[in-house]
Amino acid sequence: MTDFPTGLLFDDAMALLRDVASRHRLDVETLALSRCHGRVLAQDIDAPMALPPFDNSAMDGFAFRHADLRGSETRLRLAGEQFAGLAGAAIPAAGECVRVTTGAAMPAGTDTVVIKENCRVEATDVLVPDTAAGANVRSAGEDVRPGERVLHAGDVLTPARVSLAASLGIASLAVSRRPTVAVFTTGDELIEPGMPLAPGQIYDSNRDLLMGLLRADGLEPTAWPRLPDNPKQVEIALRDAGCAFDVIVTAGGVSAGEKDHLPGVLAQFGRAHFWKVRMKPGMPLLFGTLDQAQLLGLPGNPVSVLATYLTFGRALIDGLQGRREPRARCHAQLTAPLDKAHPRREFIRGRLSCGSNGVMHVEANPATGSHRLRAAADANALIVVPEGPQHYAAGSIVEVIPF
Ligand SMILES: Nc1nc2c(c(=O)[nH]1)N[C@H]1C(S)=C(S)[C@@H](COP(=O)(O)OP(=O)(O)OC[C@H]3O[C@@H](n4cnc5c(N)ncnc54)[C@H](O)[C@@H]3O)O[C@H]1N2
Ligand code: MOO
Repeated sequence: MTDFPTGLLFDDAMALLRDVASRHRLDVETLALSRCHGRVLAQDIDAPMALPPFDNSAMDGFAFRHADLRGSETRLRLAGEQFAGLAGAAIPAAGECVRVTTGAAMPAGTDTVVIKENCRVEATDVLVPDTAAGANVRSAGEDVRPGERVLHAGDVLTPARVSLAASLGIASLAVSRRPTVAVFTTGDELIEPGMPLAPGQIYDSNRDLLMGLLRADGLEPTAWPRLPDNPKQVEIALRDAGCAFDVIVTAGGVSAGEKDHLPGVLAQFGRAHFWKVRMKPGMPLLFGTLDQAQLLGLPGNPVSVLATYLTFGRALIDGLQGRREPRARCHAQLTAPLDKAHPRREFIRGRLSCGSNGVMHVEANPATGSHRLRAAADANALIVVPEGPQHYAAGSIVEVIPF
């Protein structure tokens, strides 16, 4: 069963997973802009036009030729109005000005705008104060030049990026399909919340943890019925899902117990890429391919689910969609000393906060057991402690993964 790597360093396992994901990139679909939010862009976008498209006023006021100004106040004749949405409504001669609103195209020949609050209007004249040449004018192309590359394949479509595409008149974008995800929890001991517990049983908390994490990442996961510790039933359900989903995420049944059937089922009916990573929690993590699906077998302890999803789960989902932009890496100062003696990379629950001095602080939760879900509920970040023994003094800077 073990003709695949096992006991990998975190970075080596991550590289393997990213490589598999890059070889199973999801297909591309073209969607109306309103459906592109949060998707990964699958094309480069070169601007088909300039932004702003034309010189226009940044303020409500009066547009004029700067060369017409004389000293601290100049009397200009009001030649007409030019409001946003129109062009060529008024063509002023020398010594004239035009009333403009914000966004109005600059009337022909004008180059400067003064805000209306600083002017005095006397009948058909406007008394204009001394104003810097070019004031309050937004020039064509100052934000985007035509042909300039503004978005790249692999970018995540944030609201601002979708909005930028809209401002360029682009109505649809080629994006990666979102992976379909099947979620399985496994274990004879698991009971649905709300049902009575018999001795030895516990409530299934991993299902909601995983569904919530996946939904927070913009996916629409499908929760399959909970699996008993029965190898045949595990096999049938997983092989079924392997034909129908892009990703299978399971929780439990991947370590060394007599009832841990997942590694065997994957090795027999699919292909295991690795099993067991030198991380804490999450050590028995399993990754492989089963039919058309990539299967991530997360260890059953709830905090192991959290740590392995936030690292490997996200990397898999990002990789399948061709996301190139790395997730933001955060760092914070430890509020207290932190020691680690074991050789694995550790993910410690912590409380992240931003001080009034602008410095991020993180307080490690002393509860390290991977069953201690309460400590995860009290936390909002995982502190990443690298491989090998580590001693951090209070104030040391550590990497954190907010969640
Ligand atoms: N002899 C060994 N024993 C264990 C090893 C090992 O290497 N050798 N690894 C330990 C580590 S580390 C972890 S983590 C766990 C992972 O075990 P499994 O992935 O096989 O998970 P289970 O045994 O099924 O469950 C572990 C633990 O989590 C509870 N659990 C499982 N599913 C849920 C759920 N949906 N909701 C709430 N709680 C769940 C389960 O009852 C167990 O207590 O193995 C160690 N053992
Ligand atoms: O690796 Mo286990 O996930 O420490 O508890």
